[in-house]
Amino acid sequence: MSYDRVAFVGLGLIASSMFWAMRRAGMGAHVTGYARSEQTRATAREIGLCDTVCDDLASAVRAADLVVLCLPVGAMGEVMAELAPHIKPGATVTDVGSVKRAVIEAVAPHIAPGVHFVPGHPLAGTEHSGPRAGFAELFDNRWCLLTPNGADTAAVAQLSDYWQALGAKVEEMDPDHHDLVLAVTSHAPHLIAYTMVGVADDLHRVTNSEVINFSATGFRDFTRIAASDPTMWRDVFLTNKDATLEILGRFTEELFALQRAIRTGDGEMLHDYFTRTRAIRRGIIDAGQDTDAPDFGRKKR
Ligand SMILES: NC(=O)c1ccc[n+]([C@@H]2O[C@H](COP(=O)([O-])OP(=O)(O)OC[C@H]3O[C@@H](n4cnc5c(N)ncnc54)[C@H](O)[C@@H]3O)[C@@H](O)[C@H]2O)c1
Ligand SMILES: O=C(O)C(=O)C[C@]1(C(=O)O)C=C[C@@H](O)C=C1
Repeated sequence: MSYDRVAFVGLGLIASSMFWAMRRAGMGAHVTGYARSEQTRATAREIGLCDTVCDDLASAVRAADLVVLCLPVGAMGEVMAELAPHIKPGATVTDVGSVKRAVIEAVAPHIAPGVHFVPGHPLAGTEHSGPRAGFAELFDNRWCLLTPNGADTAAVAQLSDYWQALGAKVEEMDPDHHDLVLAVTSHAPHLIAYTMVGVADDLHRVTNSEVINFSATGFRDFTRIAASDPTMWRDVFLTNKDATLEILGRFTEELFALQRAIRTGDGEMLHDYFTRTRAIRRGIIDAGQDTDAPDFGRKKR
């Protein structure tokens, strides 16, 4: 059974992609949206994002069967506290945050009895943000992880069906496990990309175009990732602190080992290491999980 009324709180990349994916799927739900800034609401109205863009939180969520929090992770608790009294009994609240334990801790205390809370995270995104950044194909064939944490099974099944209609594949996961896995596959790699671009910038050549002009695809990929939204990523690192630090500790150990191999001329070690990592990439491709940045012929709105 699909939802009759859906509300998006926060109208950026993920909310707008969800909205266009709903329209593509032919979902008949009435969609309301709320964004904190007047400018974002004006843009949303201009591009036809949502059936109704509301100027206050209460009007956006009052009638909704599904409320989707599409905000930076650090803002979820505060916004949920404000909208909690306006959510109707029987509704489901979900989120799309990149970290799950911190969102559960911030949001769950505000969930009234009779309201279902099913946290979620679509593993799909780009370095772009804001209401114009969304596109209907973003979630196609990508995972959406739900971390129900004991939520009502019918509410979980309904949300799972909804994400599948948006094009995603759905799996359930324990929130702490989610945070550790994502620290490896997304959070630490982003920090490494930010660092690498920072290092290049420190050499004062990036902005003078030399590094840009002569950069190979590896560095260009880093610059794409390092162009991601600063607020979103600040919140990811501050709220997934333990798992990220654990993975960065391991990363540093490996980096030192490779550094030593280079210094001592240990070609065998380097070759063995790169052979092992190449096999991992090939395994991902063989499993049909090539995670290269999607383009999908994104439409400009
Ligand atoms: N961008 C990605 O690649 C990606 C992928 C998957 C999940 N996510 C997660 O999805 C969530 C939204 O990300 P996005 O990429 O859509 O971001 P975005 O920057 O495109 O949109 C965020 C929206 O939240 C609003 N907002 C920000 N702070 C607020 C506050 N304090 N109160 C009220 N509204 C506020 C902004 O005005 C904007 O409308 C984040 O939690 C992020 O971790 C992002
Ligand atoms: O492709 C990108 O731009 C992304 O970084 C998307 C990405 C990722 O790391 O894969 C980023 C954060 C989200 O939580 C999920 C997806």
